[in-house]
Order: sequence, then structure tokens, then C-alpha cells
Amino acid sequence: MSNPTRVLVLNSGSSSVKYQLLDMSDGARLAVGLVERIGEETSRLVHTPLTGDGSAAGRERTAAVPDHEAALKAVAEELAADGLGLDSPELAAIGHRVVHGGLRFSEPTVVTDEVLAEIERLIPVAPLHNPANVTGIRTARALRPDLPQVAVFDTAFHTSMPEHAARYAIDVETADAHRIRRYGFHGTSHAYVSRRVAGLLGKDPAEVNVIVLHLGNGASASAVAGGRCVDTSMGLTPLEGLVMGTRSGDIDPAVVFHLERVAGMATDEIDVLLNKKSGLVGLCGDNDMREIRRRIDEGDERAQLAFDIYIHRLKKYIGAYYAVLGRVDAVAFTAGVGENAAPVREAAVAGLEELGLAVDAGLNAVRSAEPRLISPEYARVAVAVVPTDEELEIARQTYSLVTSAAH
Ligand SMILES: Nc1ncnc2c1ncn2[C@@H]1O[C@H](COP(=O)(O)OP(=O)(O)O)[C@@H](O)[C@H]1O
Ligand SMILES: CC(=O)OP(=O)(O)O
Ligand SMILES: [Mg+2]
Repeated sequence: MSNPTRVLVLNSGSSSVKYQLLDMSDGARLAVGLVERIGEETSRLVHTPLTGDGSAAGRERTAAVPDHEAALKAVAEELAADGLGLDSPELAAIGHRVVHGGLRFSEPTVVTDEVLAEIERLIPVAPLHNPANVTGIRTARALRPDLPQVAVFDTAFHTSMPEHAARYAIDVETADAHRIRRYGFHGTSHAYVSRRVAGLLGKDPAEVNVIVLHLGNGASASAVAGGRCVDTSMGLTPLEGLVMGTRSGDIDPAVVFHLERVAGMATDEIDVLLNKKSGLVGLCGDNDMREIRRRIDEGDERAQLAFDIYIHRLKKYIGAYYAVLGRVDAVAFTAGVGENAAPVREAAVAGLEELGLAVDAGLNAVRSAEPRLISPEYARVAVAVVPTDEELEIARQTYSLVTSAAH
């Protein structure tokens, strides 16, 4: 038999698993799916096998999925029902998104017991993400102990950040003793999107400077100069930076001492407050941008204020990264909000004409799954919408690692 060419990619988030099965011989997607609201009564699994002619018939089931292990087993069952099960001899590897790779991992890595232990050791700095990634790896390994499991780290792309961007201005000995520095996340997406933007401009990635705005439930901005990340908004953990669905992003760190000393809150409570009860949900009760826009259209003032705070922060980062880069060729919007919410793109760029930034209302309103420019012809800086594809990028890196290791 010829060598196996398929890669299963698992993108385990705090309450969801996104997955794709790809054939790397021709890049074809064989199945895509999502399990969401893991741990809730109303979990949902949507599994879509894709046929050669591109047609798709999704299957949906709603049932309580108590944890990530159960989620992965459900995914394995769905794949098996289409003859694409994990027992397939055509499977070459399983690629896992791992959010925190700390100082050690700057490349895709084949998971050994020791690598897994290091990913577990990093749980305190990615408490919402690394536990799910560990469970995903363990479960996949139990199902196919013979297959290489490859970890692709969110932090990897950001390891190129210069020291002056990566270091916090705190006592150096303390920082070094506890490996406190800015790591950055969503790196697979920032890398993929910044490269695609260069393609859209017909240029080599090494020639262009890009600000990437990854706006999903978690959100981060990055400044990419000639294909290398030079700054990003997330830090030691995925809490710093932009206003997110449930996370505060930047705050004065003294807010934490104040909540402890004056409000009598315990550290763990504050952690939950800032990670799960803040951001858009803390400001207006909703973290879904669709719902927030709907409420704004009905005249809801709390939703409007939440939106304004979200945009204000975004605009500050565009300005900051403009200054960091000196010359900007493109600003790219990606992920759930960035790809779909035209009002967010319009508002983030509004008033920045002096910086060469503008959005064409007609182009901005177009809905498409393709990367596209939304800036007017005359604008000095291109504004783009680039759908991210973390799974494809993880599959490529996974396949390239296992095929190069075989030679
Ligand atoms: N059509 C849409 N209009 C506006 N916002 C959307 C739309 N579709 C998705 N979103 C936003 O995208 C978010 C999810 O983004 P996604 O990148 O999938 O996040 P994550 O990977 O962090 O789970 C949702 O919470 C919602 O706010
Ligand atoms: C790192 C991070 O915030 O990831 P996500 O957006 O998937 O929550
Ligand atoms: Mg995401």
C-alpha cells in the first residue's frame, strides 16, 4: 500500500472541539465538524462529510456531551459512520492545536510522554485551553496508539518577537524565575492570515507589513513585519489585550489587588471574573456579536456601549501597531467576528483616513468565504477580510513533520 496521506486535525477549545479530516496528497477536505457547548445539557455536534464534487450533507445531533473525552469519542463515531474512522490505514497522523507551548516549543512537535507532561505543566498559564488540548491528545492516543500525534502551538509564531516587545517591565529576576513574559496566542492563525494577505496583494510575505486582527471569541492583534511577528496583544496568558467575548483584555493590574483587598474576592474568583464574566458578556450580558448587533438595532444602550468599548480598544491596537511597524501595507480581519461582522470592520477603521485606512461600504457588505479586499482603490493601506484556516495550517505542519521524519 502507498504511504498514508490523511491527517485528522483537532482544535480543542475550552468548550468546543473543531475538527477536520484532510487528504494531504491533494489538500482535499474529507470531513469537517464541530462539537460545541461541551459540559452543558445542550451540547451540539455538527458533522459534515464532504464528497469529491464539493457537495456536503451535514448531520447534526444534540445530546449532552459531558467532557472533551466524550466529545472526541463522538467525533470518532461520526467519522467511522462515513468509513473515515480513526482505524483507517490511510491516516498518517493526528494534528492537535495546543494553545500554550511556553518557552520550549517553537516548532510543531511529535507528542511523547515527556512533551505531554510539559503541555500539562503549562496549564496554569492557559487554564481554559491546555487542559482540553491534553485530553484531546490523550484520547486520540488511546484510540490510535500507533499513530504520530503532533502538537502545533499557538505560541510558536510569536517566538520571533523581539525582547523589547516580549518582556514586561517588571523585576527581571522575578520574571525570569517564573518565566513571566509575553508569549502571544492564535499564532497559527496570525501566520496563515498574514501570508494570505501578501498573496492577495500579489507580493512576497517577506515584503509586506501587516496588522492582523483575529477576532473570535478569544481575540488578539498582531504586528507582522516581513512574515515575522514583532508584537502581539496577548501576553503570559490569553487574557491580555483586546476586549473579547468573555475576557477583559487589558486592565490596570491593580484592579486585581483592589478586588482582593477591598472587595474581599479570592484569587480564583477574580480569575473566573476576568476570564469568563468580563469582556462583552460582562459589559452587556451577551458575548455573541450577532446578538449584540441585533440589540443595537433595537436601540439597546448597554449593547451599544459594549460595542463602543470593543471598538475603542481595537482602534488603539491598530494605532499602536501602525507605530510599531512604521509602514503598514495591510490590515486584515479574521475569525468569527472579523470575517462576519461588517459593522465591526467599518467602525474599527472609521476616522483613520489620515493613516491611509478606509473601508468601501459596498465591498465591506459582501459576504464571501474567499479572502478579499474591502478598501477603496485610492486607499494607501489595504484592508482585507481573510477567513482563517487554523485546521489546514495545522494539517500542513503535521504532515510535513511526519513525512520529513520518515525520510
Ligand atoms: N455572522 C456573524 N456576525 C457577527 N458575528 C459573528 C457571526 N458569526 C460568528 N460571529 C462571532 O464569532 C464568534 C466565534 O468566533 P470563532 O472564531 O469561531 O471563535 P472561537 O474559535 O474562539 O470559538 C461568535 O461568538 C460571534 O461573536
Ligand atoms: C488562545 C485563545 O484565546 O483561543 P480561543 O480564541 O480559541 O479561545
Ligand atoms: Mg478560535
